Order: sequence, then structure tokens, then C-alpha cells
Amino acid sequence: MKAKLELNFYKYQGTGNDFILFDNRSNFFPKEDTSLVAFLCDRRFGIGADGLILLENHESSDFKMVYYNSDGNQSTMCGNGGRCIVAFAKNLNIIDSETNFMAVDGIHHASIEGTIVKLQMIDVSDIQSREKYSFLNTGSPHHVQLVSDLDNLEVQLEGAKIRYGIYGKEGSNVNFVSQLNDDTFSIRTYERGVEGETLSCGTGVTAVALAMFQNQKTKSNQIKVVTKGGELRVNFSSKGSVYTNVQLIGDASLVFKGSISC
Ligand SMILES: N[C@H](CCC[C@H](N)C(=O)O)C(=O)O
Repeated sequence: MKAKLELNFYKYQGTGNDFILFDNRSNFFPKEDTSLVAFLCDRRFGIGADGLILLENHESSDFKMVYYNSDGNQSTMCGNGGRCIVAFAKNLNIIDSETNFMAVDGIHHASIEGTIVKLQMIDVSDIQSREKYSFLNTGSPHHVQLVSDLDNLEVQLEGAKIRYGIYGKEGSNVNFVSQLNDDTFSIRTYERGVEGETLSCGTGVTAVALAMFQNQKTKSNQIKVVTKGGELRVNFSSKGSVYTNVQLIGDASLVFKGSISC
């Protein structure tokens, strides 16, 4: 018989990508219980979210981020989740306006002003360009493909075909893109581990900005990306095909807090 848990949680969203966050500095959370994570993320039977994030102590940085997709499994870096945990750490008075925190892909510097969080992403140096798409890793794996009619695309269907058809069990996130003007793109993303379209995907937005620059669709290194959940900006430096000082910038805020018995 599993012991009853009374869990105090915080619900955050970053441009519509939504997460359940726990202050797990006391290590109370049963981190191997994937069915609990999937239940909490369930939009009918649980709280509902695209993912779940634990904030934990870390010996040499302000805190550690542990990320789970809504399927219950721990996964690779989440850019929007990274922006939300910075807002969470600020609200917990763990940080002021700047921070360095540990995540699955290493240390991230970030700053927060109001609800706008600027998150440094990993350097990117391996963008694989094919005839119809690019593949790169911005902390999570991303397929990036320009399409003609983004608004009417069946993202669930077409995204799953690519996620399973090209990338197999390991999978990839799948981003469909249209160019609005020289420095602005619109995207829709099928997210691995959610196995569906999310309103935005931070590592996906970052991947689109870098792939569009690499493929000479833009000359700007300050890119605006329009998602269903709002606008994000990606700034970066480039030297040849190496991208550094990659900054993901946008809104992240608390929606509500609560407790759940399970
Ligand atoms: N679903 C992604 C992780 C979360 C990415 C997304 N929520 C973001 O904001 O970067 C994966 O398993 O690769």
C-alpha cells in the first residue's frame, strides 16, 4: 500500500508551455515514480501540464533543475521550463535578478526582470542540414522544417510521422516553420514526450532561429519567433557554424499554486 502524499505545487507557464513545479530542496518527491508524474500532468485526472519540474539544492550553483515530460519520464533540457524555474526561484527568494543553475545539459546563466526571463542556452556547433529539413540539439533534439501552409498543417499527424518515422524510439521534437519577414518566423511544434503539439517550445524556438540563420534565411542574429502561446526572442553570436551566447528571452509567470493528495 503506497503512503498517501499531500503535495504542495506551483503551476507556471512560459508562452503557453505549462509546467507543475515543486520545491524539492528537502528531497520529498518520489523521483522514480513515473506513473505519479504522468498522473499529475494529466489534464483530466490530475493538475494538467506539458511537463513537471523539480527545484533541488546543488553544491556549486544556486539550484538544480530536474525535468520530466508529461509522459512521466525524465528528459533533456526544457527551455521554457528553464525560464519558469528562474521565475520560481525568484518567487522563493532563492535568487534576486541573476542566477547560475544546473540542468541536465550543464550550467545555465539567466536573468529576470518583471516576468521577462533571459536564459542562456548551450552552444550549438552541429547543425545537420538536409534538402527539406535541419536537425540540431539545443539541449533537446529538434527537427526543423519550413512549410507553406503552417496554419492548416495537421501538426499531430505530420509531427508523429517524423518523430517516429525518421527518429525512431529515441525520437525528436518536430518544428514546422514559416518566415514572416527577415528576422521573424512563426512556428508550431510537436513535442517528444508530450506526443502532441504544445503552444510553444523553448529549445524548439532556439533551434528554429539558429537553423534559419545557418540556412541563410536571415542575416539577423536577433530573431523573433511567433508561437501560439506568444512571442519569444533568440539572440546569438556566430563564428562560422558555431553558435555561442545563445539567449532565449520571453515571459514566464505563476498561474496558481495549490496542493493535491495522491
Ligand atoms: N519535450 C522535450 C523537452 C521539453 C522541451 C520544451 N518544453 C522546451 O521548452 O524546450 C524533449 O523531450 O526533448
